[in-house]
Amino acid sequence: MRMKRAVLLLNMGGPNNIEEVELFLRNMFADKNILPMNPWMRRMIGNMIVRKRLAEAQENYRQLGGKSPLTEITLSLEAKVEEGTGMPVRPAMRYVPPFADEALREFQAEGVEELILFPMYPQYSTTTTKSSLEDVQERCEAMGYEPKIRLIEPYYDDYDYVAIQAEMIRQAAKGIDTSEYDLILSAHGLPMSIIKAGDPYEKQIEANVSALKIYLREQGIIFKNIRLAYQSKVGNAAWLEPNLADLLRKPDNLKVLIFPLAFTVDNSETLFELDREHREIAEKIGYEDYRVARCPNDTDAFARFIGEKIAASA
Ligand SMILES: C=CC1=C(C)c2cc3[nH]c(cc4nc(cc5[nH]c(cc1n2)c(C)c5CCC(=O)O)C(CCC(=O)O)=C4C)c(C)c3C=C
Ligand SMILES: [Fe+2]
Ligand SMILES: [Fe+2]
Repeated sequence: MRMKRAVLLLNMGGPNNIEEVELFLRNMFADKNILPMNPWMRRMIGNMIVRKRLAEAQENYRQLGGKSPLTEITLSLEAKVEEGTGMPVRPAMRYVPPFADEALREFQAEGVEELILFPMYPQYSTTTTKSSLEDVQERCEAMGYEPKIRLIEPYYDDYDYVAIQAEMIRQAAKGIDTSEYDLILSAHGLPMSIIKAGDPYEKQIEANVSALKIYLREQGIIFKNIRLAYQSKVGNAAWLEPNLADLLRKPDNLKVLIFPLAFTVDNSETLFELDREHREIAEKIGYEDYRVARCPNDTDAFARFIGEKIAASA
């Protein structure tokens, strides 16, 4: 008999209402992978950041209709992957519900013997994939549940995934002459201290950029320039550079298309930060066109890709 298997989609989650914004921030800044320091320092610095960010973050989510779009899109994608694979698929969010517990209790009761963890992050980081893996392991242990756990490898350089990224760029570029535009690949930033401690995220982002450049050229999709930038810096410490807002403020081309490189599903960082905040900067500076591409989201192509990765991992 085959082992009974099920899939968890790992992500950080997004507040499902305004009350959950505080929970999201509290859980994020209580995470030892996000603030790697002794627990006492983490509590102090975590509290400080939450106090500083809460009101502004709540206001941002209010402008998005009172919640992050992340859960809804994930559930729609989940249904498609379930249909494609015939396996149970559930979300496992790190900082807000639906937490991994809900799915794990269900899987335990159903006698699932192997968990396949699909990170909704194309590149590996200690702050994302590792944090989610440890969360699932700890919750299984606390429940006395001992399934075999298989983590899907990062897929930033997978030909089929790069093709999906290129397709999202192509859709955002409908009706324009791309050779007049700069393509800005915008990745979520990370503190330099985390990179220096050995996190492979920056290397994987750079490899993703190279793969995407080659693929776009192969497909005859030509941009004037293709640049990498990092968004969403928090606090005053050194983060990965160049910063997206700084890049936008020194334009050498007033036509840009932004593609969010490090997310698979749209969230407040894409729909609010990129599509509203940075758009405002661009409009003030006098950009002629400022476009933001969508993430792979619940497209059939991405659902199929996840299904193929799961099948290949068996
Ligand atoms: C030290 C701070 C942060 C690190 C490190 C970090 C890494 C990181 N984050 C994502 C993806 C997302 N982050 C999101 C929101 C968000 N992230 C931080 C801080 C750090 N992220 C904050 C404070 C917030 C909340 C919003 C805000 O206050 O501005 C989201 C959005 C979820 C949603 O609600 O829609 C995502 C997605 C990655 C991929 C990453 C490391 C590579
Ligand atoms: Fe499901
Ligand atoms: Fe973040």
